[in-house]
Amino acid sequence: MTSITLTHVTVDIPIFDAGSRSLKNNVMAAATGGQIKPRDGNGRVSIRAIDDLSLDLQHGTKIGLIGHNGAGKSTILRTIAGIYEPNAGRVEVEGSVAAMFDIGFGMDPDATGWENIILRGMLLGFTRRQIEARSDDIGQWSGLGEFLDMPLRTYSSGMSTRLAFAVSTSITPDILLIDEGIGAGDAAFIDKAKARLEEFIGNAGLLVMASHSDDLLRQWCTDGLWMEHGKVRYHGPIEETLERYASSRAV
Ligand SMILES: Nc1ncnc2c1ncn2[C@@H]1O[C@H](COP(=O)(O)OP(=O)(O)OP(=O)(O)O)[C@@H](O)[C@H]1O
Repeated sequence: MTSITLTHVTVDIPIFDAGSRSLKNNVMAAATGGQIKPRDGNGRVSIRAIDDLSLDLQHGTKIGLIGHNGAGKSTILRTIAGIYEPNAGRVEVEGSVAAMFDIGFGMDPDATGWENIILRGMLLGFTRRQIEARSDDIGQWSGLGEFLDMPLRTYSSGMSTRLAFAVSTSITPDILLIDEGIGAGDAAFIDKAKARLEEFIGNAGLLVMASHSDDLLRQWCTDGLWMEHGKVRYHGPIEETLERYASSRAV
């Protein structure tokens, strides 16, 4: 059964180049961002991007991550995807995962669109033969035409998003993780992506999506998780979560 369980998860991101003058030596109260931790015994500074988060998401959940810049939304997605290791706590993910972010991940700027379809597909767990069998469909769906023969470095960010999206949704995974980078596409692509996502969400078990767009969150999510400085402020139905978040900003 598809599920995501986070148990007392904490993620600290070390800042290797924090100069002594650029960051205070104590915890700062910032309006945005995670919590800046005091220097440790080795003089290192880190940011606590997620602070003791427990979350149990079961098959059928469509949850939107809400919160100010630096609240920890993307870090949650990356932690679920296995890109970040938690410093403490446990992350358990049951089911195959497609991550719709870190668009450059698994892509080679000097390789063509076609070659990148294979690379990213293999990173998502396809064998070369499986991904080759689908690459025509993926290429066609991306709408990139002759650009597929060009190196990725010649693409705009919206074009790269199209390609990554086309490959990622071709696998019909159980769990879909979306960061709002999807907004990098143009309007026609967003409509096409929505249609594909709706079909995909119908088949997939679980959606976790970070966005600053209330409309997008209302459209796709049933639940909301409001994060603040790496901690949960509220977890509940999407409408209620959006309302609480909006009224906190109005004060
Ligand atoms: N690569 C990194 N290096 C240093 N700090 C980072 C890095 N990535 C994230 N952080 C810090 O971790 C905290 C959480 O960031 P995260 O990207 O998860 O926030 P977010 O809620 O997705 O923000 P936004 O809405 O601006 O995208 C922030 O304080 C940020 O400064």
